[in-house]
Amino acid sequence: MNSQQLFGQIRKKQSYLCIGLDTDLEKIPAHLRSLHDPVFEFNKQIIDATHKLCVAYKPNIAFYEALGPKGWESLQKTLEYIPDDIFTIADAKRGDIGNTSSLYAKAFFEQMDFDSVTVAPYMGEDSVKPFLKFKDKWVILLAHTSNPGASDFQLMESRVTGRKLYEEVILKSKEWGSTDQLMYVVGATQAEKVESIRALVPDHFFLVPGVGAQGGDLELVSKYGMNKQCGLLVNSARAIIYASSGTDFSRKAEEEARKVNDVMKQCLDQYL
Ligand SMILES: O=c1ccn([C@@H]2O[C@H](COP(=O)(O)O)[C@@H](O)[C@H]2O)c(=O)[nH]1
Repeated sequence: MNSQQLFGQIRKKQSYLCIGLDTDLEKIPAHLRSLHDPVFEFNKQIIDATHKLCVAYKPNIAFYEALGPKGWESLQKTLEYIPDDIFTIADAKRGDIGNTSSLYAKAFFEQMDFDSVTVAPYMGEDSVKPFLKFKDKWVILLAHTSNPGASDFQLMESRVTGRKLYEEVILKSKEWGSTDQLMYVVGATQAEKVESIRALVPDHFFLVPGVGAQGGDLELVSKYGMNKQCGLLVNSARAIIYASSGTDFSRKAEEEARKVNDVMKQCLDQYL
């Protein structure tokens, strides 16, 4: 899916919601736990209830890896179950020396057929470029993350340029691939920074985690971050998928997704 097609989905659904499938066996409703594949069963019901309200799903790979081979199987089944017109993100935060990155890319783009994978920029160009060799696939590079530790390194200022590390990451990496291959992770928890980040990369999509459970401000992020193609995929996981731990979990997830969507509709009217 290219950026034009992604924008087409956003316009059609009036939504730029990405639902995080951070499926934790300890948090899913008790009545699912005795099933053969409780993780897939949970995801399936969440997808059935929410797919009309979102344009992307983002399984965080850690939740599946932690379960061993069974987890990978649940992940694969989940990926196959997601409707074709929905963008998929493997939130794996990979990146290594070139030949290793090539195999990470193969794992997520060939073994599994994800549209995109999150990549850490720390090891530089040769660690990112192998992911960009895959046609119609995206790299989502960590830029300014939503967690408190983001300030440990990402906000460090270069004595030479006066720019922060995350700004250097964006300015250098934007030369590595097109706006149909490269997105940036920009956390919602410091919404005021989104405006200056948008100025650095006016045409790229941002994956924005941090609304919902982490308290980021959807309205502000939309105001500062939206571009002419919307340019935003705003992720929420726990606040949606764990809206209830009872038998009504999928209905409650749908309700939460709809609430986020109502705000998104207003923002699209106002800022697009
Ligand atoms: O800066 C980042 C990068 C990734 N994440 C991931 O997004 C989700 C957020 O989940 P919530 O439950 O909506 O808080 C999770 O998978 C993180 O690993 C992030 O939060 N911040």
